[in-house]
Amino acid sequence: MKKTIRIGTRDSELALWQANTVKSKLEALGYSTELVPVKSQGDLVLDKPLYEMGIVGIFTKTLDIAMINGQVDIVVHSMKDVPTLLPKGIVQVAVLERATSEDILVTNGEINFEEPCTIASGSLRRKAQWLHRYPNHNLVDLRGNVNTRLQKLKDNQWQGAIFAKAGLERINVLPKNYITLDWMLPAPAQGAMVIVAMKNDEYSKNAAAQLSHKTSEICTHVERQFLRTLEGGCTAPIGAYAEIMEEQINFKGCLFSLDGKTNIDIERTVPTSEYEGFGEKCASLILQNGGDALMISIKNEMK
Ligand SMILES: NCc1[nH]cc(CCC(=O)O)c1CC(=O)O
Repeated sequence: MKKTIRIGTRDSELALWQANTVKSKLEALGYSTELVPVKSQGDLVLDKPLYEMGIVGIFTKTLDIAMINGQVDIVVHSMKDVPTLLPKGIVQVAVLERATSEDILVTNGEINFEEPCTIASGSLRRKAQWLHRYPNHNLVDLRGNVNTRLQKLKDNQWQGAIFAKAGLERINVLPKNYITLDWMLPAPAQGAMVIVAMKNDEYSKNAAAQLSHKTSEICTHVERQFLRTLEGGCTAPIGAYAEIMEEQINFKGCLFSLDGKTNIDIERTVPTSEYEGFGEKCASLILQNGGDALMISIKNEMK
């Protein structure tokens, strides 16, 4: 008998779009599927910055538990929200073809960046990079799903708020008034969707593996290995982007202090065949180059 693959998803519009995309792709391959929406803690608590809640994987944890409990067979995540170490028994099965990884500033009218501006973001990485470039600007916290954040931007006197372009495009709410932040390094795996399953569930793994996009898988692997090596379980302002061109993999990574004043950058290229261990190598170079001390001071500031 044909098994129905139950797809676990958060119930935000973006998460549902992503889960539905996987659903259609699996059905096109002849599989029977069903969506199972699950509320996540990250969506329920909206008044605290994420890093204050002290948990990594706040968006993914509830879904992982639902899968471990046997309520769903696979889960679709925004890959950048997934902790670099997966819970025991859960494995990464496929990275779908990545969309744009760019960050954008959605603006509230004309901006003069030379003037003091108020910019909204809930992300340490975005705040630090912004303050590095515009030290006289004021950064305010912004939380919530994409629609909530867009509404808050309209309701406030801020000059703009920072978003992942892919998220706005997916649910068709990319406004006309935005600026692409081509100087900002994205979060590791930004713009990519990942499917996870239970290690022993051969049927679901075999189905989902067919949606894998090799180039996206390699690039996100390098970025996440860089993140894992640097952070050691602590959240910090870390950006990373890997790209494959002409059988070479080009990597850019950065680590910033929380106030954006100090930063360590790296850029390296190797043949794509040498991608394994490349992310770790780039992180080690950052650590040796002052990153070790910077990570310690970030950890102390976050306490
Ligand atoms: N942290 C929330 C989150 N997780 C994934 C996306 C967008 C889609 C993606 O980057 O894959 C967003 C919204 C944002 O950062 O603006």
